[in-house]
Amino acid sequence: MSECEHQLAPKFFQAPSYIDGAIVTEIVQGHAHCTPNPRTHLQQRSLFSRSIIEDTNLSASYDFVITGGGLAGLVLASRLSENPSNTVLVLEAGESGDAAASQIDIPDGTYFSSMIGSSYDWQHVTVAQTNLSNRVVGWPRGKLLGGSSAINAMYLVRPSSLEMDAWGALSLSNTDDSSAVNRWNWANMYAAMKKSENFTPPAPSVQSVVNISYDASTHGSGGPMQVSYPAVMINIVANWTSALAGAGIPTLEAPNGGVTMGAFISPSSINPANWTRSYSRSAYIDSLPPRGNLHILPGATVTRLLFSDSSSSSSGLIVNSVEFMNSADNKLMTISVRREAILAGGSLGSPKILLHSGVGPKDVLDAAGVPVKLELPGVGQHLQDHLTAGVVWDTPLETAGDLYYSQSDFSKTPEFQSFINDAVAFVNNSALFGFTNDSATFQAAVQAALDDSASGLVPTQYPEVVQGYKAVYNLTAQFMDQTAQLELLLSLISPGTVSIQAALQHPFSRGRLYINTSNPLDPIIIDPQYYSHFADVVMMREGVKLARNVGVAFGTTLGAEITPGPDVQTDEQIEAWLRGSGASTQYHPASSCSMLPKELGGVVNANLQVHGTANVRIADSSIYPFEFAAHLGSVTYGVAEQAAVIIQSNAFTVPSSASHPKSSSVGQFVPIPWLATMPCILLLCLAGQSFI
Ligand SMILES: Cc1cc2nc3c(=O)[nH]c(=O)nc-3n(C[C@H](O)[C@H](O)[C@H](O)COP(=O)(O)OP(=O)(O)OC[C@H]3O[C@@H](n4cnc5c(N)ncnc54)[C@H](O)[C@@H]3O)c2cc1C
Repeated sequence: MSECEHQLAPKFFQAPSYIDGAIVTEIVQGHAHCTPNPRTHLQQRSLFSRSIIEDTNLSASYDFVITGGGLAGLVLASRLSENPSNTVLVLEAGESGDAAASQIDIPDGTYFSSMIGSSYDWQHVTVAQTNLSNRVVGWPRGKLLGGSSAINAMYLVRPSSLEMDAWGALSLSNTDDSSAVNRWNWANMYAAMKKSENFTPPAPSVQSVVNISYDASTHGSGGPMQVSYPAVMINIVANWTSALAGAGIPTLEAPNGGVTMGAFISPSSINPANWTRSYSRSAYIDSLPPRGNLHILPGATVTRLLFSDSSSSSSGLIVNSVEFMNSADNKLMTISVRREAILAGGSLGSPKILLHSGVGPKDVLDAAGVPVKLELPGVGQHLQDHLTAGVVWDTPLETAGDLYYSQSDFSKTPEFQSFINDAVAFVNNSALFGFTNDSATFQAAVQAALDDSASGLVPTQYPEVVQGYKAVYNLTAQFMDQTAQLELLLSLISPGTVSIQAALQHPFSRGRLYINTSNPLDPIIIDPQYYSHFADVVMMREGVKLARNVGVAFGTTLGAEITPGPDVQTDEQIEAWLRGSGASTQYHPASSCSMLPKELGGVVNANLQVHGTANVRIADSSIYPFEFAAHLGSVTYGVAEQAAVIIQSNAFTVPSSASHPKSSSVGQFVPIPWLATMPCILLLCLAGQSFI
């Protein structure tokens, strides 16, 4: 029996309070009488799936049609359908995920047999990145109910209050909606993020290994998503905060309460009742009693929003229907929208749908052959991502990877498999440069480069997008010491090795997403322009040095450095390694439909409405005007919670003069110009091929 086997947390916890309804009570009682076996739980869970429908159950029209049943989409679906007078449809391109449930529901599916690269991953790739030695970088995104929350690494880390307040100030400039003032700030987002949560503190057995600092008052209770810590803790984690202290980084005693800088053990989106992943589907949908006013259709790829011909109301263009490709029979269908079309396709999916619907930069639409419905230069622009690189050492101690691959009985238990990497530290510019004057010199150089960067690095011909870049640049270049610039993450999932990742948090490089054909089933083109701004590679270079210093502070816990290795020492060598193989995505693309005024290349206003439209909103991770120093899951739960309140309070109603003329023709093939020009694509579709 390994040491970890003695560290198991208690098997049963209180049932989550969000769970209600007779069927759910039965399940909870089931758990209380048996060993928490996730597979049993999965079999039982099929009882919950009542809102997940097939196309034959579709209605002709819905009040709200949500594109994307991912993290944000399912939160919205759950909240909007709380009101029985709302009818809600979710169209999700991926499958329900039930066939993969044995992978999804246990963290094993994330850490030791990842779904990245499977059919539950969109498997996007970037274009070759000039400043990464022409490398193509994979951008996984969840393609199933739950979206990326079903495949992510489960860290729950919030942005700082300063970033949240700065977002509000930036997004609300020029707003004419007084009700939106103060909506996007720390106070409201803190409340919204807490609303999504039900927090359970770490078990005493875990605390005895690692003294985890937390303040329960910074978390919610009674919300749908379970937030906790794994059942077991690996001994190496116990060295984390002391090693960081040795490198000059203090411990953060109350993480997630508005201050992010410091070292801490992050909570995870984990359900301590059975040690399974808590994600948007399990939290917000499976826990519901049956709701007749909620329909969720998997295998439905939204291709376009269709606007009414006579739709130019005083508020803007009106969407009267949503077109989608139904994977069950590869048939194009339309659904009528009675009130609003809500995009929650994520930072890649939402801009793609707008572009194919004719909403976006005119040059992109013209080049792709998509008729322009609404010129909106910011769609797909302002693209940012967190880049990360890992220093790897040998270790004589037992890692989670060693335990997993031992295939011992213990390694197969839900308790062991709940182990999640969770040791992190967020550091500012001063810490990056070892608290020397070099940090001030670097910041001054970044600030001085604003105009050159704006004129040379923003991939657009539209001045408003450049103005938006300048506004964000100006802001983030000012708070380099007040907010974190880099995240360090300890990883223990490989056998025999320990890695410390260094992840860039506020990139100055800007990329874009665009389309190059009129076929909505073709992939989106992703060009993040990694490292096009000098500051990004410098910050990561210094981050690698800091990770090495932390490694030294670990003492004999770590052996020889394997990656990048002892031969990589000078600044030039570290930068060459980052460009050549070291740097890769941290999976946090954002800002492709930024909440900014139109004059700054914005796509949505502070009510989440797409500028120039009457009834299209976006509620997902695409709306942040800049990257936060945080993983994006927690904040996206907050956005979706706020979105539900906003939409409930002022939803548009499509007037009968603009409503979809074929609302009774649900399921009929719709002849669409882009499809007619693509006969070979249609043939391939009929042959059951996937294009995305
Ligand atoms: C591998 C990985 C690890 C991550 N680790 C963490 C972590 O540890 N902690 C954290 O906080 N965050 C993490 N993230 C990020 C986090 O999961 C995302 O930021 C978050 O899920 C974004 O939510 P979203 O609703 O914007 O998009 P998603 O959750 O991705 O949902 C978008 C949904 O829309 C669907 N969709 C897209 N296009 C269409 C279309 N045309 N028609 C119909 N449906 C469509 C997709 O299939 C998907 O289900 C990670 C992400 C990944 C990929």
